[in-house]
Amino acid sequence: MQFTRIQLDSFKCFVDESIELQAGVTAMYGANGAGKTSLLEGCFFALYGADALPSGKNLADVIEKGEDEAVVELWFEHDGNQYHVRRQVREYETQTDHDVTLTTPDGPIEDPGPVDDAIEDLFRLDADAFLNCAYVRQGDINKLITASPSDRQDMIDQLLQLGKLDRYENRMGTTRNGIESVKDAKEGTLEGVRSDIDALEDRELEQQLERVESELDEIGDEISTLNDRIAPLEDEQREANEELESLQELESQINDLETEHRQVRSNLGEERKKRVDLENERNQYVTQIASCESTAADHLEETSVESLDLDAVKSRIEEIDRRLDQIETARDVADERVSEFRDAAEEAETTAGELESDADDLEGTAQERRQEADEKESDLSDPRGTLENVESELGDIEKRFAQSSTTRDAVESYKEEKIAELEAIRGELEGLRGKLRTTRDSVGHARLLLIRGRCPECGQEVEDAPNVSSYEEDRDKVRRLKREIQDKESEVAAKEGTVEEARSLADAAGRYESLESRKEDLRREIRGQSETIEALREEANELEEEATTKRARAAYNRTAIPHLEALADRAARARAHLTDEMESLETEQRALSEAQEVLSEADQKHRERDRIDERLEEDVDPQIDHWRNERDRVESELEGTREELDPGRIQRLERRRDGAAQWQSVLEQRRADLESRQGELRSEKGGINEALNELSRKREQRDTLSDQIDRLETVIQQCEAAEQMYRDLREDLRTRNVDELERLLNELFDLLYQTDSYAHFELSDSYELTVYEKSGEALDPTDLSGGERALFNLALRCAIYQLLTEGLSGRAPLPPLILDEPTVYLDEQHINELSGLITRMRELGVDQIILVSHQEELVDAAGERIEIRQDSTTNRSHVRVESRDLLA
Ligand SMILES: Nc1ncnc2c1ncn2[C@@H]1O[C@H](COP(=O)(O)OP(=O)(O)OP(=O)(O)O)[C@@H](O)[C@H]1O
Ligand SMILES: [Zn+2]
Repeated sequence: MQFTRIQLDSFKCFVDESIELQAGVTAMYGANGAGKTSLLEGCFFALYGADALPSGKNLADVIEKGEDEAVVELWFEHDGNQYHVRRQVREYETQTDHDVTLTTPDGPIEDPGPVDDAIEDLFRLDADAFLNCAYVRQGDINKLITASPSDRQDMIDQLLQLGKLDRYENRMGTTRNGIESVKDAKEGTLEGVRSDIDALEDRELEQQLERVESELDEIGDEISTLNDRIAPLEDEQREANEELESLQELESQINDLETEHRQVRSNLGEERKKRVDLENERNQYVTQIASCESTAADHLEETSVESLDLDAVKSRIEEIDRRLDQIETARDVADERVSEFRDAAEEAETTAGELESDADDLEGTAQERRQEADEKESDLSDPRGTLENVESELGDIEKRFAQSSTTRDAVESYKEEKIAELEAIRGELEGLRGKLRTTRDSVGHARLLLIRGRCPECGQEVEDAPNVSSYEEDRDKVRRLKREIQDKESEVAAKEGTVEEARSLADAAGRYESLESRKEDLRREIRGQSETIEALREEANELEEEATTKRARAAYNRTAIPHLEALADRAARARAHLTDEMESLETEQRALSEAQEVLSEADQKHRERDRIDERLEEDVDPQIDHWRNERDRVESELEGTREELDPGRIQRLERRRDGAAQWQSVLEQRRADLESRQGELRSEKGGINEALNELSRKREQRDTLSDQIDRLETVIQQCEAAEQMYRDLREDLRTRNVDELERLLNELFDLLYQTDSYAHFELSDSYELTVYEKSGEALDPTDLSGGERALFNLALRCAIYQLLTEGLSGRAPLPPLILDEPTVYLDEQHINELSGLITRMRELGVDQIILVSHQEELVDAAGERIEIRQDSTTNRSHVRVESRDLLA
């Protein structure tokens, strides 16, 4: 058997590590606190869960600090099969969950209970046994030696499966004890049943039953005789009672009638009294009516109503109301008219005054307007003079133009034309003067030449003077030109006079224009002023007309005033008449109201009187008749009933009935006594029958119990035999194991410890260990040195392993041997010997040995080395695997 791989997630100091594990020897090394022990604990925890925890630790402690879930997975191989166990621990606020799955070739197994059982079966070891045999925890090396012999016996027995026999024996013993206590209980019950049976038999139940039954027969006979005698007595009493009842009925009838008689008479009296009261009341009303009517007649005397008729009075009152309304309206109208006429007269007066003063104002204004017009008229004489001057100057200018050869409109172009003509003539004059100068020059030159004899043309000496003829021609020309110039100069003078005239005409045309507009202005001004004067005069006329109208209206108003005053007086007189009529009507109406009041009262009383009459006729008198008849009827009935009732007969009947009753009660008393005795006897008989049944039940129970006790006894004997068998078998096996173990132990110790002074070990039947020195002295193993103890312990485990391999029943599994720092107490030499022991274990067939050590020799010798290191910053551990093969 070997572990092949372990995976740790958030388990203690491991965050997430997966380690492949090989067969052979694996050494783990690393600094203190690196996590070596934790790794081994991981393997152990994967297998045994909660049972693997040291005492005082709980599931949550395996979870990496700061996490809430840890998962450990272990893969292992056994008998050529692969197994995988996965444990998961999760911490919640208040609880810790634990899940586990074991995967086997036969399928998965879930949940801690079933998985733990399966692991125990596979390894044939529970957690304790695993610790005692396969896993030597740090510091646990001496466990087997320091244990007490009986503990050691238990440990070893368990390892060698002897514990099972012990358990079977105990189980059998428990069973036997149980059966024995059942048997004891049954025996106790049986004893009780037996004594009950004895007591019941002592009571002679059959004889008692016979006696009770004969007495019951006698009593039954006597009771039936009594019943025969009681029946006729009951009949007699019933008959008497019936008759008495009918007589009592009569008596009560008489009582009822007497009561009724009294009641009827009292009712009659009441009705009669009612009648008297009503008549009194009626008389009062009659008197009151008469008095009311006489008062009304007095009031009516002052009015126009003649009868004592309420309706006539009412209608006259209404008539007066209507007339008063009319008068009221008429008086208001009259009032209105009086004040209207008076107001009108006053108004006429005022209006007349106002009109007259208005007329005065208007006449004054008219006067003012006329003055204003006259002033404006005299102002007009200046502009009129100016206008005349302007008009005569205009006439002069028109005359000038009429005599000229142009018009006022054409004068400007006429002037321009004349100036142009003058310029042209002047030009011609200049031309003539130029020609004259030229001609004179050539004449002068020719004369010089002629004087010098030279040709005036070419300057050459002239003989025959070819050009002398042109000289003459030019002298003619000068004379002609002089004449022409003179003519032209006189023409220019004439033209200059014409131009002067044209210019003066043009100026006159300008002046005419401005005079024309001046004339228009003056005319407009004179026309405007004249219109104003006209308007003022017209206004004065109108004002005077209006004043005249106003004066006429004032006069009219003044004549209306006396008429209006007369009308007002007439209206005032009409109103006074209306007031008189109103007052007399009001007096009459007051008298009528008084009369109406007393007449209504009289009417009311009439109705009261009629009501009383009605009551008497319809209610009281018929009642009186009724009660009188009732009284007569009751009296005659009473007389009849009294005759019917006979007092002697009642007494006789009562005596007969009481006698029968007395005799009946005597007989019934006797019967009751008998019946109570009968009851007693019946219950006594019931009791006896019950006891007889009980007796037969108890006898059956007694038989069943003794049968059961016999059978239990047999079973107890079988149990004892089985217990003995297990005991013998265990002793036998232990003796054989102890001998074998002792032999193996000595053999191994010799191998490990040859050089020392110890002779051999002795292992007693009760697993007491003794060490013998060579000198023959005996020693307790606890007296050995620390190193010696460690080696001895390993030797003992080794021996047990060997015994297991040799096997008692087939091939036992050899779990990996796990040693956590086994070298603590060993010196150099003994460490070598430990190596030898390890080699031997391998030879024995232990597939896998995992050890933790700081010892280089041991680590170097291992086939597989695992370094465990702690990360100093996170405090978490990491694993590094080196194979010796790789190192080599
Ligand atoms: N639940 C946990 N979470 C985190 N760290 C833990 C937890 N439990 C223990 N540790 C830490 O794990 C570390 C390893 O302890 P372990 O006993 O495995 O070391 P070791 O290598 O066997 O040391 P030594 O050589 O001294 O025996 C310790 O430092 C411890 O504080
Ligand atoms: Zn450790």
